[in-house]
Amino acid sequence: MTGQPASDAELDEALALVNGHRDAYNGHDAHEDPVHRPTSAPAQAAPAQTAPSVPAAPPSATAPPSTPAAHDTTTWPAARARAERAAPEPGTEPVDVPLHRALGMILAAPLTALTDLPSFDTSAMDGWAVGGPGPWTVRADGILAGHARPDALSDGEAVRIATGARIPPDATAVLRSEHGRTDDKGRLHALRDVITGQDIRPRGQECRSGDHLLPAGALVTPAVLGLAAAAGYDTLPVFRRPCAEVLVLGDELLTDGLPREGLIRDALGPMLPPWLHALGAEVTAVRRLGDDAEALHDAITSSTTDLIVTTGGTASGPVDHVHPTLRRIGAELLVDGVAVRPGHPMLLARVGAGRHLVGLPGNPLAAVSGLLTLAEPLLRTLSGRAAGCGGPSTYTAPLRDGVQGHPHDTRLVPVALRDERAVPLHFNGPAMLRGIAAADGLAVVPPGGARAGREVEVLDLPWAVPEVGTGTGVGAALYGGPIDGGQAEDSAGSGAGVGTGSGAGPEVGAGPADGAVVDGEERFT
Ligand SMILES: Nc1nc2c(c(=O)[nH]1)N[C@H]1C(S)=C(S)[C@@H](COP(=O)(O)OP(=O)(O)OC[C@H]3O[C@@H](n4cnc5c(N)ncnc54)[C@H](O)[C@@H]3O)O[C@H]1N2
Ligand code: MOO
Repeated sequence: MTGQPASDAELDEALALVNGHRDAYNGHDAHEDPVHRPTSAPAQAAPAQTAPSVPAAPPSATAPPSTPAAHDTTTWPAARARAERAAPEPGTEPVDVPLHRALGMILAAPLTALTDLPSFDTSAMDGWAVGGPGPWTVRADGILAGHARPDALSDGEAVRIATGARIPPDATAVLRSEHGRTDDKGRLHALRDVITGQDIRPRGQECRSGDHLLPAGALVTPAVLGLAAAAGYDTLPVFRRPCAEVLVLGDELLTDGLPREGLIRDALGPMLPPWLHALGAEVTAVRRLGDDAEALHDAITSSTTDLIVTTGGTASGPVDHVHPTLRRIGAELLVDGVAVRPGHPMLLARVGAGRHLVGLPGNPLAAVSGLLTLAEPLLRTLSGRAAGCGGPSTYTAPLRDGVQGHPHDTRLVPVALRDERAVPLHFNGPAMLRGIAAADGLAVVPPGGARAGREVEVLDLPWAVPEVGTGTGVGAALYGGPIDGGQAEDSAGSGAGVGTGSGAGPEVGAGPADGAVVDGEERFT
């Protein structure tokens, strides 16, 4: 066994792929990819051919104070809050579905135990149920799991018993088979001290009938299905997943083969449906509409889904049809541009009663930014997750390296978690997916930037298992205070929680606000 676990080695390899190749990185437009050198020390002299073209961040002493968002865009936290409140409540009425259909849905009511668990005193081991102190005479018949209630034991009597079988009335302990021996007269002797109650799981040890096991809003996972079955459920009250449709815009997109003649592969059509599914939606269709204003109009007006997600066409180019189409149908723009890089042209609109549209910018990482800024909070409410433990999927972690900030806007930067620190990844330009594909989360870098060591909020990727615990959980009962194992045979581990939330305020200078905005936009868009 080496000192480094396999997962670390794998992460090293992944990090080398996204952070190790400075040449490859510099081969891209360096304006798109701010450099993540530690900002507490002066920028290191780099070989001329690899020197970044981005000027070093000025020290924090010269950083602007907390600055308002440039333009008339919504700040990033305000945009998320607005998206979360855009729908007042889950989009659907609760329905009862059989257990086998409830996976991935959201509990519409607390999961309450319908029975004590265990529902009878149970043997935790194969061996003998014994009455009083030994030695014991052993009954001819044994007790197996699933058998009817056995006869009571008297003192000095024992009966063979299997794990999971009912404990006979008046039994005082269970003696494991490896801890007892029968003599030539058939009498049972204990090979070690017998403690009253040992290896008996008393009725109600895990819960009493009526106990709350999980709150409304919990995601039905495989483990929840098992718990619900054990607790007596045949069906579960759940919210159905909100329906979503993805409209991919752009004449330049190919669905297969290599990019050619100015055409590129559609990266969002394959990426968004599973991502939306992980955020709680049921994606019913992905439609590729090209740059056709009429097709977009018809698709939006004929859609019946709770959520429409468009990709591309959010800016003001000649074939950017999203804004004109929303104006044409009289949609209510709830968020029109967000002070976040990448992704600032993202938008959220109400296109009908209880029906919303999230417009994602076409640049792929900008689309991810829009997805997590607007679609995630909206879907959290629509799916019913907001009611329970499905709060924002964020945690905080200290940055391993400083991250240069935008003067006015929040930055979302792909990070990998290593040794409980967030390692900013390169290849984080708006058009790049290489960084996010190797990431565990997106760090929320406040306007002005963040020094190495600063604790920043990290947006969870729905499939990533963070090294540090999330700050949200199903309740203190599960990991608050010392664990009482109950019996020596029942060991339990505790979950660790770290705080949620983020600080604010510039720490790494982003350059003078005046005149630097254009430069900032160059660098961060
Ligand atoms: N004059 C300005 N131009 C732009 C601004 C600006 O502020 N002023 N913002 C830039 C930023 S930032 C972004 S982001 C984009 C947003 O553009 P759109 O949402 O209109 O997207 P498109 O123009 O359609 O595409 C942008 C880019 O992304 C590529 N793309 C589009 N869809 C896909 C896809 N499904 N898979 C892969 N790549 C895709 C597309 O080919 C373009 O390269 O506007 C900037 N312009
Ligand atoms: O969405 Mo843009 O590419 O904001 O950076």
